[in-house]
Amino acid sequence: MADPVLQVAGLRAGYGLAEVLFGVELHLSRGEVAALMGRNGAGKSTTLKAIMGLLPPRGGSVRFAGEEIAGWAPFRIARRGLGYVPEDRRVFTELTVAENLEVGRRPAPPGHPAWTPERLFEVFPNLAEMRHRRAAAMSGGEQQMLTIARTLMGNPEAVLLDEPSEGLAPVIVELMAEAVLRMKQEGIAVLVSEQNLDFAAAVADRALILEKGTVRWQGSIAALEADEDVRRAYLTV
Ligand SMILES: Nc1ncnc2c1ncn2[C@@H]1O[C@H](COP(=O)(O)OP(=O)(O)OP(=O)(O)O)[C@@H](O)[C@H]1O
Repeated sequence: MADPVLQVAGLRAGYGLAEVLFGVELHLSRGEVAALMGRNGAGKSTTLKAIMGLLPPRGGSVRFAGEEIAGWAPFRIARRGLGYVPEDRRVFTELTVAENLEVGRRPAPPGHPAWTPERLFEVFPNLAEMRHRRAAAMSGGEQQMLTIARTLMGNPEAVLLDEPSEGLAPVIVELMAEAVLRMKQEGIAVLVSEQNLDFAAAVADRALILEKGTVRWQGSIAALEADEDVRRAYLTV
C-alpha cells in the first residue's frame, strides 16, 4: 500500500442508541481518489462524519498524515489538513462567490503552492463567471461547487466529499467530475461517498463498498464494473 494519508481501523459510531458503524476499515493513499459506495443507509455519510469528528467515534482509530485524530474536534482536524464537503451545501448565502472563497482561506503547508481564487476559477470556470454574485442567487449545484472551492482555499491534503453528484443536473455532474480529477492532479487525496457507479468510475481509482456499517468489498473500479454479482448484492442497480 503506497503511503496512506488516511488510515481508518475498527471505526465505530452511531446516533444515540443506534449503532451504525461496526468497525470500518479503510485507507486512502496520497493523491488517490477512492469511492465509498453502498446503498442508502449503508453508513457512507456516517463514516465521513466520524472521520471528520462531527460524530465522535465510539471506538477504533483514525490516522491522518501520521497522527491519531480520533476524538479531535472537527475544526482541529480541518486545520490539520483534512477538508470536508457535506451533502447539504454550506455557503454563506449573503456573501458573494469571491467573499465565500476568502472565508475559506488558510495558509498552505510549507512547500505547497497555495490555492488562490484565480486558480480555483480555472478549475471551476462556471464560478468565475459569477464571482460577484451572492450565493443565495446560485443553483444548488453551483453552491455545491462553491463549497468545494472554498474547502480548497484551506489548502487541504485530503478531502472527504459526501455524495457530490446527488440531485444535480448532468451538466453540473460533469463539471463536478472534472473538478475531482483536477484535485487529484494537484495531489489531493479524495474520499468520495457516492451511489452513482458512473460518477465513481469517472473519478475514482478504487471503490470500497459499505453495507450495514462495515466494508464488504473493495477493489478497482474495473473489477467492480466487471462483477455483476457484487453490484447486484451491494449497489442499487
Ligand atoms: N442524525 C441521525 N440520527 C439517527 N440516525 C441516523 C442519523 N443520520 C443517519 N442515521 C442512520 O444511520 C444509518 C446510516 O446512515 P448514513 O446517512 O450514514 O447512510 P448513507 O450510506 O450515507 O446513505 P444516504 O445515501 O441515505 O445518506 C441509517 O440507518 C440512518 O437512518
